[in-house]
Amino acid sequence: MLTDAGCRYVILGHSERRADHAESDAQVAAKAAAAHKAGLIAIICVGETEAQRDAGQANSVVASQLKGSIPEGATAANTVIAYEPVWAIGTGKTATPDDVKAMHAHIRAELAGKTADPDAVRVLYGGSVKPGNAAELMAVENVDGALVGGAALKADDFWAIATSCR
Ligand SMILES: O=C[C@H](O)COP(=O)(O)O
Repeated sequence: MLTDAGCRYVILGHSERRADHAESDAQVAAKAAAAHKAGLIAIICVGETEAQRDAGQANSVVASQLKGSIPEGATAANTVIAYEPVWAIGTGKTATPDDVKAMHAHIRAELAGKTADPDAVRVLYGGSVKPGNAAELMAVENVDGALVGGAALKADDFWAIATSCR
């Protein structure tokens, strides 16, 4: 149905699905496999809560989510990863460029063995991306794009983000 409507990408494992609907890593992986089978590109979201970051568990949480959520047969062509720290989504709080750099390097390393071509997988950052921080975040190593929520509701803001990513 989605492909009939012209859809090419689906977002899976968003923190709201994981937190509010108890969606497990295994369910995310099953949905991603179904998306691949239907010819869709799966954007698989991962990210730690504030409590997990404060407890020093951010890397292990994200590694575990990647391990459980990426299905067999994932490639750079059919899978995109979105790192969305839960505490930054819709809150106005944004991870620092240094934090994003460290986490995206961690994700890149963790993709080895989980996808056919880990260095080519696009890894997006999401969480309060705005016109004022987009360029700085998109310049971070291993950041291949943004997953924009609230700012996408304002055409001028979204356009400013899009143009700052070029
Ligand atoms: O669904 C959207 C993303 O989670 C990011 O949302 P945000 O840009 O409003 O923080």
